[in-house]
Amino acid sequence: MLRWLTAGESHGPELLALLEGLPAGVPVTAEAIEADLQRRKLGAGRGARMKFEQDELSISGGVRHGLSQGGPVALRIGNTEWPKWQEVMSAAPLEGELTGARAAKLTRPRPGHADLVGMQKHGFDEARPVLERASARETAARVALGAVARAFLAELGVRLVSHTLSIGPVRVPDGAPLPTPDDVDRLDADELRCNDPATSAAMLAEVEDARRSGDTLGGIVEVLAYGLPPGLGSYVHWDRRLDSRLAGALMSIQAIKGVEVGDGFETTRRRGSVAHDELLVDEEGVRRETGRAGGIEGGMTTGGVLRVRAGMKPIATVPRALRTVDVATGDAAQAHHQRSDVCAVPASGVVAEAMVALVLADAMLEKFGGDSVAETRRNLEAYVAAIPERLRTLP
Ligand SMILES: Cc1cc2nc3c(=O)[nH]c(=O)nc-3n(C[C@H](O)[C@H](O)[C@H](O)COP(=O)(O)O)c2cc1C
Ligand SMILES: C=C(O[C@@H]1CC(C(=O)O)=C[C@@H](OP(=O)(O)O)[C@H]1O)C(=O)O
Repeated sequence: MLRWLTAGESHGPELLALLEGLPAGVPVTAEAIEADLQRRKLGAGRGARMKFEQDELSISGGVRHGLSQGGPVALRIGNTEWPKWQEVMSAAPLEGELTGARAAKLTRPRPGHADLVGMQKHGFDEARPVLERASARETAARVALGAVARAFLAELGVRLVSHTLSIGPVRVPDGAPLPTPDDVDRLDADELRCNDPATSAAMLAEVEDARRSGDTLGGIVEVLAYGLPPGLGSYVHWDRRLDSRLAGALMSIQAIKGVEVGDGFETTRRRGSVAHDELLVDEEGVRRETGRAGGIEGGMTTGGVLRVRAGMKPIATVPRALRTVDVATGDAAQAHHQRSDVCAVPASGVVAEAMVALVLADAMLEKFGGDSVAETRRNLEAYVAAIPERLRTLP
């Protein structure tokens, strides 16, 4: 079983991430994790911080000479912002009053962010402590963990890719080709991480238009995983179904409001005769010509390409500030505005990839176990070899 946990605030000294349960022998390098952290900062619509945030990574435990050792992997990501926030975010008890530009209390909560409910829940009189932890800055820690999970999956022949399906109303046309893991560099070079150049240009225009008019945008990302064996997850219990675990992991990403598996809600508009993936058999095994179910049937991987989507709402910090209440006075007010993204959908694709990688790595360990990656691989290969040839899933 794989467990993970993150800690740290957006403007504190650092983010921390722990991954427990990883077998020994997985290649883990700072370079590979840093590469994924860089990918998360990309994309049209990101705010000013992404231009200078360094995401200073160090590996504090669980790795020796580039390989996991079987103990918890501990990662640290320094916040470049910290020197400016040392007083406001100090862990030491406060002596006297805060001073300076960042001392003002944030008493005008932003609708759509965690500000107001976080204050009500924890008994705070302002939003600072809430937004510090609710902030999607935390997703840097998740992406670092996801990079480690991805390295484990790569050892088992599984590769992932994500791309942007829509930004606001601009959407990749139905039936457009799906990206493969060989497309990752090309996708990362595109400002929208979109697989279709014409749609990408229209998405960019939409982001620029939203920025000019003091507004924000959401959209949909899709994650695909290639090389999975059939049978990860379970049809037996609700909490072991892989679709439910993937949905929970994707919904846990800040601002994600909907998840689809495969063609998702579109499937509900089809008749059964054209909604499922027919099984075609020949002397080599079983083939599905379509991938409408997204590679999951009965809560288990089918052995085909896994495909899941996450829908992100527009950024809550709207420059054209929304109506709110000033909690200090009880009067109507306009929400506070701070530096913010206009659109973070391309970055969310990278975060979604990380969450899918973590869930798949966990499901692999659940099924195949192993205290070394060699042992996990042996168990996986023996399982695949034991499936009768006429029942083998073909790509
Ligand atoms: C990569 C990423 C970047 C984000 N950037 C911002 C941002 O700059 N400003 C903002 O208000 N919300 C941003 N969000 C969304 C908020 O973090 C999120 O809306 C908030 O934590 C409340 O959670 P909820 O939307 O799930 O209710 C971002 C989310 C992600 C995934
Ligand atoms: C810092 C990150 O995203 C942040 C997510 C975020 C939010 O409210 O979620 C608000 C902004 O924070 P700041 O005011 O510090 O710029 C974003 O930049 C990051 O992704 O690394």
